[in-house]
Amino acid sequence: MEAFDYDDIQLVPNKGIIKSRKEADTSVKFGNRTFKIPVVPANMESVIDENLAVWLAENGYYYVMHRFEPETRIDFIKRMHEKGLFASISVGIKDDEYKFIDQLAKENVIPEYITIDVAHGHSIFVIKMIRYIKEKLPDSFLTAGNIATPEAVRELENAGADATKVGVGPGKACITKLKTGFGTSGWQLAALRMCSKAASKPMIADGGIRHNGDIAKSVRFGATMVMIGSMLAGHEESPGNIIKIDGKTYKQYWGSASEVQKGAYRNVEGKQMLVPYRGFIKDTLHEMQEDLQSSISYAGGKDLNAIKLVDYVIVKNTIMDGDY
Ligand SMILES: NC(=O)C1=CN([C@@H]2O[C@H](COP(=O)(O)OP(=O)(O)OC[C@H]3O[C@@H](n4cnc5c(N)ncnc54)[C@H](OP(=O)(O)O)[C@@H]3O)[C@@H](O)[C@H]2O)C=CC1
Ligand SMILES: Nc1nc2c(ncn2[C@@H]2O[C@H](COP(=O)(O)O)[C@@H](O)[C@H]2O)c(=O)[nH]1
Repeated sequence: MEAFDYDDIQLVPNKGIIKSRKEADTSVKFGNRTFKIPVVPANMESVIDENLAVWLAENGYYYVMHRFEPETRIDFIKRMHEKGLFASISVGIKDDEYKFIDQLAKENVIPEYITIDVAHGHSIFVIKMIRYIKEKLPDSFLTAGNIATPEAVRELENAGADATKVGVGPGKACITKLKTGFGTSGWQLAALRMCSKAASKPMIADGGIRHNGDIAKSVRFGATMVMIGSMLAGHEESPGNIIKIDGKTYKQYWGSASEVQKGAYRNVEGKQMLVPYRGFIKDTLHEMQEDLQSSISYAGGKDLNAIKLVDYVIVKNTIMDGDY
């Protein structure tokens, strides 16, 4: 198996067939809905809150709310539905989560999307939760993760997951690779490629995106959606505090398995850091869409499907600044 990551490959252009990049269609179907771009902000407390979730849903973007205020989730779903918006929540696998699923089913409060969000998604307890959710809430589109291998893709899909989320340890705020020795850090793109051979349902590439072009690379290697944390954490709307140092403005970004998130130093696999302040998220998402339109044009097509077919070359380390 050849190990390579985002910085190690370049996509090869094809003959263009569109007159303007504006003609390129970046939309993507995920579940029953179609979204503007194949990008979703990470379901982390430092990346998304309810205000941002509302804005994203209102403006044609996919979102996944984090699970770190578990008691607010049922009202969150109801509030989204009262506004005529889709509800997309995260769950874990601990015992209380089964009661939560029971409560949703009993009260007939059905989120359109559920994501099982745990560090080690290839687990018998995740499989058990997938089966439980699909039994109790069959109409919710269920994503399960995070995983790193084709075997995991097959097992979670066979258990009933409608999509899988690939990426163990490539995140910017992640220290899993250092603390445990495991993960896809440094070869996330190759892991995605490997997983895509086994996948018969959509995959979300999660973690390690450092440039807009990495979105197109993720699509090339099999991702239907791309989950992004650090690059979407520095906005006006992002939940982290603004910090000013030497005239420069930053926002706080912390891992979901960090001491900050957990409130205790136990099984810590994440850190807190500062990311540059980037203004309004609408501008960043718009730029991502424009760059993806260019990618489609270079791929010689009119939509994201064209990117999936392009050749690539491995050009080890010619693109700088991986964070490993
Ligand atoms: N994508 C990634 O690479 C990573 C993401 N994260 C994020 O951090 C958050 C916290 O997740 P998580 O650590 O799963 O914690 P959770 O609080 O969700 O715990 C998951 C459950 O699985 C058990 N467990 C067994 N083995 C493991 C293992 N190797 N790693 C984690 N849990 C295990 C835990 O028990 P016990 O605690 O007793 O062991 C716990 O009951 C999530 O949002 C997750 O997505 C965290 C690390 C890596
Ligand atoms: N190992 C850890 N991974 C984490 C933690 N918190 C979140 N994450 C994962 O990172 C991505 C975002 O990655 P980025 O490169 O875009 O910043 C996120 O979606 C999670 O899967 C953590 O504490 N430890």
